[in-house]
Amino acid sequence: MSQTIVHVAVGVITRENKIFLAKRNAKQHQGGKWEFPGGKVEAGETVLEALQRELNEECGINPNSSQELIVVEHDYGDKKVKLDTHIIQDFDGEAHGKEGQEVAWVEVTELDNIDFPAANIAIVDAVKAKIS
Ligand SMILES: Nc1nc2c([nH]c(=O)n2[C@H]2C[C@H](O)[C@@H](COP(=O)(O)OP(=O)(O)OP(=O)(O)O)O2)c(=O)[nH]1
Ligand SMILES: [Mg+2]
Repeated sequence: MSQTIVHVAVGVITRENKIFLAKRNAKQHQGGKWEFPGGKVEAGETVLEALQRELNEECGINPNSSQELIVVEHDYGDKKVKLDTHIIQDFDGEAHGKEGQEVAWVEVTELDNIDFPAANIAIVDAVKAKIS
């Protein structure tokens, strides 16, 4: 049976060759893995509006600008996602785990050692190519 694709706005928040990561709650889809913060694009919202809203809700930052990085489609079997991924270098606020989630600033060179969902392999490759 065909599944609808869940459209997700994803933010690679970066500062001085480090990337801000958050840990997904154990009860969520792909729970316990690390992620780039973000969430579902809601009806009537643009990707950038969703990105602004999610990064504010989850990490307490407000992006001033962003650059498209990569769009990754992945089928987890139980769920199909389209990760519309943007780099954010210019933002207001101090990124933190606003929803109580574990967070970390990680060097780009360390990203290969992080336990991400499978769809993120392509994102990590794009980040490494862009930032070093
Ligand atoms: N945010 C984010 N989601 C990712 C990444 N990699 C990946 O496969 N996903 C998947 C997991 C989820 O199925 C989906 C994102 O949904 P989400 O659970 O973050 O959505 P949301 O913030 O709107 O959360 P919720 O209120 O529905 O729980 O995309 C990633 O790096 N960041
Ligand atoms: Mg989310």
